[in-house]
Amino acid sequence: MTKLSVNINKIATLRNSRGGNIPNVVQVALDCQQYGADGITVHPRPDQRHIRFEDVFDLQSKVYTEFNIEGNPTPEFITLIKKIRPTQVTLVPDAPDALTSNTGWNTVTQVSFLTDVVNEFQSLGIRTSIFVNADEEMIRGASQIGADRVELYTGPYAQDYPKDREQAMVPFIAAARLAKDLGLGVNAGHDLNLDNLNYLFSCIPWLKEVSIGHSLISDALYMGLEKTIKAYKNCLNPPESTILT
Ligand SMILES: CC(=O)[C@@H](O)[C@H](O)COP(=O)(O)O
Ligand SMILES: NCC(=O)COP(=O)(O)O
Repeated sequence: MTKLSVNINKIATLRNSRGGNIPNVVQVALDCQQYGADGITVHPRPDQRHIRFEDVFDLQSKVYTEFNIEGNPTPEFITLIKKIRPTQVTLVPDAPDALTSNTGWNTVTQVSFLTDVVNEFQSLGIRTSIFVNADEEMIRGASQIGADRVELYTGPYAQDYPKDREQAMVPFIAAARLAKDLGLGVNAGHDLNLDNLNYLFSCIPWLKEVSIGHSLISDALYMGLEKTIKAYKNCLNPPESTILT
């Protein structure tokens, strides 16, 4: 089963635009879980313009599904993770001023730094995933580092999907196959939506988890959160005919 982790950064962004506590990110996390989300993802950035560090503490006792915290392992981020001890940490190499995530790690040049961070989190029992481009060399690097999983950065897939989805998928299948062969779990995320999600899943059914925020929260404006979460989960269901009984 491929899990759907809902990224609630956009809820915090909306709240932050006004001050106050509307919408309430903790309540939204509870609702997402009640409506069938398999996990909650947050990505606290150094300037805390989306989700804030204090939100992460507020969420700690309310996330009873999988809690995935994404971010660049700065000293502040590492301290946060050690206090929260989420189910999973996803290391993302964002520059502090990046509008949003726009590339994965170079797992070859950063091997020593990433190995230390992964070892530190794993010693606390935290599953550790590395955000990478769909590039076989980067997958091999993640394996050498000893990560539990990789998260494939799907921005390029989402961008090229409308032009030629088969072509867009080629490097992702190769990267996901190699990761699987090397014993790495495979997650995916960034710019996934109701158009491109099912094709990704059908080509890589061994995906362990997708984390989705921007499009899912935008769709919820029209469809409501409950129907939207169900619609995204439907994209992750194998067709009836392939289910073995
Ligand atoms: C790693 C990744 O792709 C997501 O975390 C995405 O960048 C969402 O983060 P923002 O909502 O802060 O843009
Ligand atoms: N890891 C990707 C994520 O959490 C959400 O990315 P997006 O759907 O907001 O682009």
